[in-house]
Parts: sequence; C-alpha cells; structure tokens
Amino acid sequence: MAADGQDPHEESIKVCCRFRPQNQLEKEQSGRICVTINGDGTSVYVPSIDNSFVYDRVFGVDATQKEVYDYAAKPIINGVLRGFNGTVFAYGQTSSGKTHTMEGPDIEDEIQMGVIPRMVWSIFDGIDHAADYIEFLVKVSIVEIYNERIRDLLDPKKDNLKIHEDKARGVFIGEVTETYVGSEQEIFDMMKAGKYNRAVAETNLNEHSSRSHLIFMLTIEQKNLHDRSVKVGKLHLVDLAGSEKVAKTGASGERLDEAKNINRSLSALGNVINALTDRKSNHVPYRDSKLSRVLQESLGGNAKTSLIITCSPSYFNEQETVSTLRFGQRAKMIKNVVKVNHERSVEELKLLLQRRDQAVSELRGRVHLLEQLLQSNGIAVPEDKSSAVFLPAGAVPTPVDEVQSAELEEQLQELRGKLKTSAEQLCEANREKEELQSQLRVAEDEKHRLTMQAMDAQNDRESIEYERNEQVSELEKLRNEKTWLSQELEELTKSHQNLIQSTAATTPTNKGPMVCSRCRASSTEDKDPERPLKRKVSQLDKNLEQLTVMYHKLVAQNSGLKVEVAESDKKIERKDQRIQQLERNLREAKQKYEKLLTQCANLTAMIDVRGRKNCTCGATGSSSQAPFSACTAGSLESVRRCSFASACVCKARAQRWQASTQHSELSWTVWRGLLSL
Ligand SMILES: Nc1ncnc2c1ncn2[C@@H]1O[C@H](COP(=O)(O)OP(=O)(O)OP(=O)(O)O)[C@@H](O)[C@H]1O
Repeated sequence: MAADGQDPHEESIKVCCRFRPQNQLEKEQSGRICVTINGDGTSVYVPSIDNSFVYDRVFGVDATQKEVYDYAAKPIINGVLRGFNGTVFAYGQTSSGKTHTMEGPDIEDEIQMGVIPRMVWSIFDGIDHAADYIEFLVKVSIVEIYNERIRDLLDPKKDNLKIHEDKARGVFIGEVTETYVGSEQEIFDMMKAGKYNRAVAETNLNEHSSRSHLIFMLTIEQKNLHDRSVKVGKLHLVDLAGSEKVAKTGASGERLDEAKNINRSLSALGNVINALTDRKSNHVPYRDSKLSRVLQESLGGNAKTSLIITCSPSYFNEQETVSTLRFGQRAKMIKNVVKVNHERSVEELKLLLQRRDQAVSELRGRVHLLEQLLQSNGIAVPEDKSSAVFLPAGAVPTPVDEVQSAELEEQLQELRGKLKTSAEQLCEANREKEELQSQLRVAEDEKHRLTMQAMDAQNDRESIEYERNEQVSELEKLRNEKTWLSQELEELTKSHQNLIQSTAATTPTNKGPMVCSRCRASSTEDKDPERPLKRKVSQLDKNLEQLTVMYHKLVAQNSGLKVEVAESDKKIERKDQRIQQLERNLREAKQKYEKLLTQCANLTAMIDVRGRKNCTCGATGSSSQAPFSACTAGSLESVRRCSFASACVCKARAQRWQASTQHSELSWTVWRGLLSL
C-alpha cells in the first residue's frame, strides 16, 4: 500500500442515525417516545422489540447540523479532495428529516445549513488552501429520479436520461448537464434552480413531501502542473424519497403510482444491500432500478460512503423507525474497495520513461565494468547471453552426435504436428465453449426478463386489487344510500297514503272508491274547494316518481359495478394464470440450463483427456489437478527434454485447466442465481 493510503483498499460504509424532534401530529398522538439512545452515542435500544441497533454514531434530537456534518460528511469531502469518490446519502421515512439533514432549512444560513452547502464550502476552502501548482476544475450536475425516469434538474427538457458504464468512467449518467462553477454562490444558485424544478406532491404525512430521489453530483478534477498528472474525485449527495408504507400516506391514483415506484426503487436498494452483505449471494441486482444503478459505485464499489438514516423517535411512527434502523444495520456490513482516480498524463509517462532509460544506461555501464573485471582476471565472458541454454546450477551440457540430432529433429517435427492438431482441437473446443457461454448468457437474460415480467405482473395485480377494493367500498356506499333512499321512499309512501286518507275523511261528497290523486285533480280542477291539499298530494306524487326513477338508476349503477367487480376478478385470474405461465417458463429455463451445464462438464472432460494424451512430459493427474503440479510430480528431466513442444502442451493444459475452473465458477454463479429465484 502506498504511504498515503491511495492504493485500493477496503472500507466499510459509515452509518449514522439521526433522530429529529417530535412534530405536532406526534405530540398530539400521545407524544410517547419509542427509542432510547445509549450513553456512548453509538447504539439505539427499542424496548418494544427488545433490540439494540449499533451504528458508527447516533445523533439525538438536539444534535446540531455542524455536529452531524463534522462526523458523517467531512471525512468524505477530504477524501474527494484527494481524488477518491465519495457519497453521502440520507434514508428514512417521509418527514423524518432527510432534507433537513442534507440541505437544511436555509442553505445560506451558517447555523442551519445542511450537509450539501457545508460540503460546497469545504470544497472551495480545500481549493483555496491547496498548493499553487495544483489546478482545479469543479463541475456540478443535479438530477432527480422520479417514477423510474432520470430528470435533469438543470435542464428539465432532458427528462429521461440513460445510465451508461465504461471502464474509464465507471457508471455514469449520459448527456447530463455538467456546469463548471467557480464559487460557492454559483452552486447555491444552481441548487435553488434545481429545487424549483423538482417534482413535489402532497401526501397526508407531509404536505411538502418530495416524491423523488434527488442526486447532487460534484466532480472535482485536479491537475498537478509539475508532473501533469490528473486526479478526479466524484461526489454524490443523495436525498432519497420517503420510505413510508403506501397505506399510511392515504395516496391514490397518480400519487399511488409514485408511491409504488418509490417503494420499488427503495426495495431494489434494499435488495442490493442484502446481496452485498449475504455471503451466499453471487449476483448483486444493481440493474433492478435506476436508483441502485446510479448508486452502484457507492454501494460495494469504488467510493467512500456515508449513510445517514433519519428517524422519528415517536411511538406513532415506531414501525417505520424500526424498519429504517434495520436498513441502516444491514448497510453497515457493506465493504467498498476505494482507490484514488489517478490518470497519468503524457508528460508524467515521459518523465517515468526518462528515469527508466537513465537506470538502464547506469546498469549497462556497471555490466561493462564487470566484464572488464572478468577479462582482467582471465575469465571468458559469454558473447551472446540471450542464446545461452538455461541449465540448473552445476549441470554440464552433454554433446549430442549427429544421429541423435536428426532423431530429435524428427521427434520435434512430429510433436509440432501433434501440437498443431491439438491447437486446432483446442480452438474448436474454445469455440464450442464460447457458444455454450453465449447460450448461458441468453438464458440469464431470459431469466432476468422473466423476473422483471413477474415483478410487473405482481405490481399490476396489486393495483387491480387496489382498484377492486376501491370499487367494493364504492358499492358498499351505494348500498347504504340505497337503503337510506328506500326508507325515505317508504316514509313518503306512508305520508302520502295518510294524506289521501285524511283528504277522503274531510271531503263529504267523495263517496266513491279511492282513486289516483292526479285523476281527481284533473276532474275537479276548477271547483274543488280543497285544491291546495290536492296540489300538495300531486307534488308528493311527483316526488315519489322522481325517487322511484332515482332508485332504479341506483339499482342499475349497482349492477354495473357488480359487472366491473366481476371483470376485475377475471383480470386478477388472468394475471394469476400469467404468473403461473411465467413460473413454468422459468422452470423450463432452469432445465435448459442444467442441460447446458452437463454439456459443459462433458466438454471440459473431453479437453482434459485430449490434453493428457498430447502431453509428452509423462505428466499425469486428473482434470481437477493443476497441470503444473502434475508436471512436477512427474519427471522434471522429462519436462526439460520435452523442450519447446512439451512446454507448449503443458502450457496449453494449464490454460485449459484455468478456463475450465473459470467456467465452472461462472456456471455455479448462474446456477445459484437460478436457485435463489
Ligand atoms: N433534526 C431536526 N431538527 C429540527 N427539525 C427537524 C429536524 N429534522 C427534521 N425537522 C423538521 O421536520 C420536518 C420534516 O423534515 P424534512 O422535510 O427534512 O423531512 P424529509 O425526510 O426530507 O421528508 P420527505 O421524505 O418528504 O422529503 C421539517 O419541518 C423539518 O424542519
């Protein structure tokens, strides 16, 4: 390791936990506290589950913004200024204090500013104090991930940016706006512009709650003007969307979709953390969401990472707090491998070359001196050292007569022929192996596609179920209304009959059977003395008719809803069938994979048998043994005699052995992935 710790080395993620003071709602809900912070400030005890969670540091409700920054984020910025990548991200339920911690209530208030503005100040402070021969370039990008789309907050027209990966840059967001900045104020202005463009929605828990993940990216490039070398440190500052349960937010429609996407990306992040901390897991599902992909380097990659989990101390939010504490505990087990992003410039390489040339000419001079010394002592100096045969110490070269030489030449020709055939066979075997590997890759892609389809189907199913529940509750409401209207109708009918009876009783001329009020109204319209009463009756009749029509409409609506519910049930049934179909496909893919594995094993065995046949050094050993150990177990002398040909065969065996080992490792990786499904 280099003296300044710049060589690649392992570092655990630093995890800090911060509790905010109780808010008004929590105080009204009893104001009870569900956690206790232990005296040393590194663990939290939750009495209801009798469990303690240990972190690098736990901040209580009175912790200041500066305390949190100094412990959780300052060491990261120091690393970035030395050319390391760095990440600080906040995770927690909605309204738990993520934005308060990352940005602060006022980014320009010295006391209240959060991690991001403090980092910006530290960067420019570091630049001001750096040596004169270091030149700095600072670039800023701000994006949000909203509903699985990456939006450029410095250019909102770019609303679906793609993620790319290459060897030089690692994982990066293509075509994102990168603006060069020269002062803190320029960055603060950009933050304000970015915030303005950020998607904001309202939920019951926090009316200004942000429903997207915010990622603030800073790239600091430093050029050493002496040796022209370049170091690039990338800083990711992430304010995640809230992690609360969908049901508790009371979200519906578009808000429900947002909440589902947030939960999906956060659970994908959780899956990445689980895979990184699970020794049995060989596959880390970074590609399952945009968020986990963007944070790939920060989790298990090349970055110094600090996670701040933010929690409510209130009993009202106990469940969410426990789930956040668990997330943090798991993340604490992740280990990243960090190294300085150092690029050698042409000038630096030239300088190195010059030094190397100087060392070579010094050595040449020394050799020349030694040769002169040998000659002066009467010892012959070999003329062409490159043609000298390598022999073990003390061995004397034996003269070879012409017949032997011809025989050897013949054997050599024969061996060369064999070697050529073996090389061709090896090529063919390699080609087959590559074909099998590409089939394996196809099977893997298919598996990934099926998994995604299954996840989508599951999501659809959830949303259909949600709609169905909504319809059922609507139906219930209509039923209640219907009962209420029926009662009203009954009462009206009764009062109508009472009125008719009382009319009949008070009209002495009306001796005939009771007839419909409307008929009577029309026949005695002009001279009836009880006209107002009749008018009232006819009015009641009209009301009754309207109510009857309304009643029928409600009955029709009710049956329409029943049909919709039945259709929803059918949809769910179809989705279930689709899921079963997908599971069957997956099983078939597994069987195919098993077959491929058997073919691979046969192929590897075949290659090994061929290799053993062709080896002339008399080496033995099974395919599971390293070829070199087989050679040394045989006669070392015979290996030497094999000369060029046998050495090549042994080398070829070594390569085949290595390839087959790698291949079985790859096979096991895929096989475990399939089993984990
Ligand atoms: N440590 C703290 N001290 C004082 N007030 C705090 C603290 N943390 C959070 N708050 C207050 O709690 C409220 C919610 O905080 P904040 O907006 O930061 O939550 P959030 O987790 O970012 O929510 P969202 O997920 O919606 O973005 C704010 O009014 C904030 O000022």
